[in-house]
Amino acid sequence: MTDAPLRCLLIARQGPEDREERIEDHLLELGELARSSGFEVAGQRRLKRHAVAPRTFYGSGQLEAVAEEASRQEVRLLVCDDELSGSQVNAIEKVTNLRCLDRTGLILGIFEQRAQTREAKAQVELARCEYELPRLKGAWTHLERQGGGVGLRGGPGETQIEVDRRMIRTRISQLKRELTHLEQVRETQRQGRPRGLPRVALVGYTNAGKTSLLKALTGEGEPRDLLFATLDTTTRKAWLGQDVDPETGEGSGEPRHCLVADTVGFIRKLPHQLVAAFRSTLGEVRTADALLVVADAAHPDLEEHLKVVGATLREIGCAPEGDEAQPRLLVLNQVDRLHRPQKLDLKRKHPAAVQTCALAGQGLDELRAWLKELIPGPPKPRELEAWELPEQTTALS
Ligand SMILES: Nc1nc2c(ncn2[C@@H]2O[C@H](COP(=O)(O)OP(=O)(O)OP(=O)(O)O)[C@@H](O)[C@H]2O)c(=O)[nH]1
Ligand SMILES: [Mg+2]
Repeated sequence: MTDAPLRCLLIARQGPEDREERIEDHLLELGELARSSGFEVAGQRRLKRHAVAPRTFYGSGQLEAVAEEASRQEVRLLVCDDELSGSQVNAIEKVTNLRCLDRTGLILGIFEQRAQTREAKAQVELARCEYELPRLKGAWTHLERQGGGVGLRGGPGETQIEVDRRMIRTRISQLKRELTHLEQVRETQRQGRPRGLPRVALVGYTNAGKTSLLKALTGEGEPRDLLFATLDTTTRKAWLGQDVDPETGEGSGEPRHCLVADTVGFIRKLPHQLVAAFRSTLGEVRTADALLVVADAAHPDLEEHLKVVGATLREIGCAPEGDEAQPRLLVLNQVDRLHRPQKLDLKRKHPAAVQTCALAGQGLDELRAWLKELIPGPPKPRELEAWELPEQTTALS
């Protein structure tokens, strides 16, 4: 028999500057995250508060009311949309007598469940260590028991919390070393890929349909209706059509291909520890020849999603303009879930975007045409000039 899912109550602070609908939308997304973690959502509450209460964030009075509702609904877990400090989590648990998880902790948990490869596992563990380090206070008793306490202490005067911090810092250094090594392996693999084929990365908000588009373009990929179904970058070859200019009929007639990389999705307030830890995986995005920015066109928060994606791309080092900027195409996916007037409205708002339905293959020809036109194809081999060649030096030793 499988265990029944843990029931949780979602809460979010509504400050004086926050619109009610905005917080409701955030709670809906938090619910998706909670369900993706395997929890059952029993209800959600907006807690109106002018200023943050330093100790409990939401204030004891509001939390006591939440605790009462939780007990009526047989809930044992509180999931908070706000990022809380370790001591605030402890204080909330004390006031409510419930387990408490903040947004970052929830997302980290999902990444931990999904991580399959050695690199993804190491990246997620690094993010977890960075998250736990400043939160250690008061949460060390299990480590003391595991380690047998006294034997682990580094010297007279080193407290248990210092021991724990030292252990986590050591682990962080180990993980960083391992990730540097794995990044080198990835670089070698990248160099081993077919030369001259242009590389395109699918990026975008989680659950937008990136993996579905990879599947539609290359025949491979496993889409799932889950947040953060994809953690690892997968690269596959896609056929773009023949090398023929449709207007002039000129061209070699050779089949044209590109490499398409599927990547981890973005989300509002993606924990910065995860962005930092996934830097090397996201290297595929930084070094791609072009980006296909995929969005769920039928999502009520489409515009906010696009802003989050823009900001996250900047955070990982992809500038939208300037010499380094990669060509980008906005792919408004899932348009099969929209009515015609909505599609026309979107066309007005985003005239340069391609509207697609990855499931039915709609819009893919337009997408392939963009890729074919944009990408010049394999660089023509040329003879290097003398100044470009390495100098003929004699060994000194
Ligand atoms: N109706 C409709 N559903 C779609 C379309 N594209 C994808 N989906 C569905 O949307 C869900 C998410 O698709 P994925 O391709 O896994 O999304 P993703 O962007 O890779 O998501 P993550 O890897 O979790 O970030 C799946 O249930 C897909 O079947 C589409 O064009 N139309
Ligand atoms: Mg995916």
